[in-house]
This record gives sequence, C-alpha cells and structure tokens, in this order.
Amino acid sequence: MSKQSLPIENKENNIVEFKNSVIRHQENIILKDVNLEVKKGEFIYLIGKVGSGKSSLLKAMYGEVLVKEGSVFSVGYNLKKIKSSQIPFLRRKMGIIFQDFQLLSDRSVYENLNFVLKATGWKNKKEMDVRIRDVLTQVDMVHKGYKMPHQLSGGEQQRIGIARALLNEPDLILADEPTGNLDPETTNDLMRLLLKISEMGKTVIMATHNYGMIDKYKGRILKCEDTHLKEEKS
Ligand SMILES: Nc1ncnc2c1ncn2[C@@H]1O[C@H](COP(=O)(O)OP(=O)(O)OP(=O)(O)O)[C@@H](O)[C@H]1O
Repeated sequence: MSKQSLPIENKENNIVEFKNSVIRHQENIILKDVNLEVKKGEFIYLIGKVGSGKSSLLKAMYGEVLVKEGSVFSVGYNLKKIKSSQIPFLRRKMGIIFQDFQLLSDRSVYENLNFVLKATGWKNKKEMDVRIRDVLTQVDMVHKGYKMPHQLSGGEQQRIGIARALLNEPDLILADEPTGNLDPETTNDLMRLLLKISEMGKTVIMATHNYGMIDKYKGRILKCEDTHLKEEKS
C-alpha cells in the first residue's frame, strides 16, 4: 500500500461512522442529523420509502456522494478529507452489490472477475486464478466461470455480483436492493449467502424493500424517513 493510501482511522474503530452529517444532492437535503456507528460483523437492513435516501446514504459511504457537513468515516477513511486519488483505495476495502448486477456483458464470469482484480492492482496470474476460484466457491458457482452473463439466471448473476464484491476481502459489503430483481426462492438463497458472509466477520449493509426478509432473517434495522435516519426495533 502506498503512503498516500494509508487510511485515517477514526477513534472508535467503527467500520462506518456518521456524526451530525447532512447528505445532499446539490442544494437539496436528503438526510440530516445523521448519526450512525456501525461495528465489525453487523448485519444491517436499510429501509424506507422510495426516494427516502437509502441509496444516497450508501453512496455517502463509498464516496459517490460527498458529505460536506458533519463527518463521515468509512472503512478507516475520513471521507470529508479524502482526495479523489484515494477513492480507488477506499473502494478496495468494500464490496458493492447492485440490484441490476452490473456484470460486463461482453465477457465471461471468469473475465469479469479477472477484470476487477487487474483494475485493483493484482498482477500474479496464479494468485489471481486462486482468488477467482475461492470467491466462486464461496458463492457456489465454481463450475460456471466459463459462462457468459446472459447464460446465467438472475440469481446466478447476483451470485457472481457477490463473488465480485468479495474479491479483495473487504471489511464492508454494501448492497443496494440486491434481491430487487429476483423471485422469492432465489431471494432466500441469496439472503442466506449474505448472512453467511456476515457470520465470517464482514459487515453487511443492505438497502431493501423486502420486509418479509427482515422478519425472517434477524438484523439491525435502520430507516430513512422524513429526511432522518432512525433506528427501528428488530
Ligand atoms: N444524482 C442525483 N441528483 C439529484 N437528486 C438525486 C440524485 N440521486 C437521487 N436524488 C434524489 O434524492 C432522493 C433520495 O434518492 P435515493 O435514491 O437515495 O432514494 P432511495 O431511498 O434509495 O430510493 P429507492 O427505494 O427508489 O431506491 C430522491 O428524491 C432522489 O430523487
């Protein structure tokens, strides 16, 4: 790791920490008075109506939305002070999973994963092969590496999305409605997979509209409502 990329630790060693933060899009306030501490290994649901600010809060954690009021620490970085050149280092410490999978359609599963490894500085072909095999094994897709994304079901594509998020052994997984495009049975499979990942010590923060899942699989619940982030009883 270069000197420039050294993270700036927050005092409490929280994986994520917001203090009196305001999240805006241009001049519009999306969330205010945001105070949040997330510890290692927590499994968190982020709920709230359409347009209430869930994605914006996640984006504030991965440096896509910049927070100018209050403070934000994420995986050791002070996001108020982060330079744009440090953003790739921040993103390497987290895995991001999207509702629409966002796999590159013109290359195989293996090449999708290899692309991310190359882009994040991996060089040794043998180590890259081992890592790709490892993450595909974790999501039970080790025999599908040669497939093109369009040859996979939605659930399988999302498993590859999760494998991709795991490549750099991140401390934090951010998932923005990861099961939003999937049927109930596939949703259950993926939930169990995400819970298994969290039991391995990773922090998972997941935006969702699926309240059935929240009843079924226990987790901490945060709600975006009326421009505030509130803790809900689980
Ligand atoms: N890039 C942007 N520029 C301006 N306004 C934005 C931008 N992105 C989101 N917004 C606005 O911010 C508000 C919160 O949006 P956000 O996507 O965070 O909500 P959400 O809770 O994730 O919604 P959904 O459940 O539909 O995903 C909305 O009013 C939205 O229109």
